[in-house]
Amino acid sequence: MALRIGVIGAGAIGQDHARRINQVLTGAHIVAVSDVNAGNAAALQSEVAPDATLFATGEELIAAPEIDAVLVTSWGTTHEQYVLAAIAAGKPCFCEKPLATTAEGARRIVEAESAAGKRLVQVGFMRRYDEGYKMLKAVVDKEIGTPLMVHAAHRNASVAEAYVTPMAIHDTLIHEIDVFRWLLDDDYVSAQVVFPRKTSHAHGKLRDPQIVLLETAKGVRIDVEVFVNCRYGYDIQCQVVGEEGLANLPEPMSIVTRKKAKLQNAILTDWKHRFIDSYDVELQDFIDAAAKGTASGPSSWDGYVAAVTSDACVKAQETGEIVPIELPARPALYA
Ligand SMILES: NC(=O)c1ccc[n+]([C@@H]2O[C@H](COP(=O)([O-])OP(=O)(O)OC[C@H]3O[C@@H](n4cnc5c(N)ncnc54)[C@H](O)[C@@H]3O)[C@@H](O)[C@H]2O)c1
Ligand SMILES: O[C@H]1[C@H](O)[C@@H](O)[C@H](O)[C@@H](O)[C@H]1O
Repeated sequence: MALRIGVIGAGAIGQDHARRINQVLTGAHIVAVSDVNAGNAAALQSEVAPDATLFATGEELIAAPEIDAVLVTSWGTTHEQYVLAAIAAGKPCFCEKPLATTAEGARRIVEAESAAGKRLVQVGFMRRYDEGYKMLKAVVDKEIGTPLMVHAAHRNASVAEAYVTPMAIHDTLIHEIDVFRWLLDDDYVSAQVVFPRKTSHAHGKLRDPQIVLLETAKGVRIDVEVFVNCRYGYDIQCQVVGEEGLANLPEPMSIVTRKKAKLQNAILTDWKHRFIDSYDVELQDFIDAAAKGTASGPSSWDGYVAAVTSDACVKAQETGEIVPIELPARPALYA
């Protein structure tokens, strides 16, 4: 029987994940939807999940006996309450990033899952499933010697008025925070943020661009430019410099045209397209593990470390100082 999934949060990514579960992936079906905005829940139901039941609250959806697993795709500030409820109900839960908006919140999830005694949570860090990052990791692991530095950029064409300076960390940089730990098999020890000249395209409350400097336990130095009003497209760059050579994240595949004396490649503009294949793979991984009553992939511990690192980066934004990052011992469940 197909895994019966309930979705909490029927906005952009909730709708997109529900579509891939019902139309692209195998072994699962969306049977329930809940959103504080009833119109969004109804739109998801009519567009991609016509046989789903609408629930008034996420808690009722999680408790319903006809739901086997839960997808949390609501706003970040609401993730913790739903993930904790799913753990309490013993149901596997896929939670979009961030796992929680504070380190304390993520810690509560780690403690609840550890007490449950088995993995139930997968965090939506989809870059670990991306073919380009997997190829880069294979080269970093074996071909360029000891990694010394990482130069990276995370650029969005533009952001909404509601996007404020700390969101550059916990909404945007959080992808790099997670993927570089995985890529380098390392953890962070400090963070610093510096602000170049502000772009005139950023609204009043947003300092953009920013440069985040991270230092790892093994001594790797990472610089990430976060620039969310770059205008020209959605652009993710990553270069790892090792003792014997360097390696770049591949560009997304695109047709090269020669026309009117110009040689051109298109650049993507929407995040939904940049990692479209990796969203498919991460959710299939979730479905396969959830069918066995558990979870794999990026864990609550990874979500917690990302939250601790994010908090340090936000403090670094506010103070201009180098902020130390300290982690407690990793619980046995995540060894
Ligand atoms: N992995 C990625 O690349 C990626 C991409 C986009 C968004 N996200 C994450 O997914 C989450 C949703 O982002 P989005 O772009 O879809 O936002 P969105 O605003 O388009 O959708 C969020 C939906 O959640 C609903 N919602 C808010 N509070 C709720 C609550 N308490 N209970 C139920 N529903 C609630 C809203 O009404 C809205 O329909 C965010 O955490 C975001 O960071 C991840
Ligand atoms: O929620 C989105 C998403 O995570 C994108 O991958 C990122 O580039 C955006 O900055 C963020 O707002």
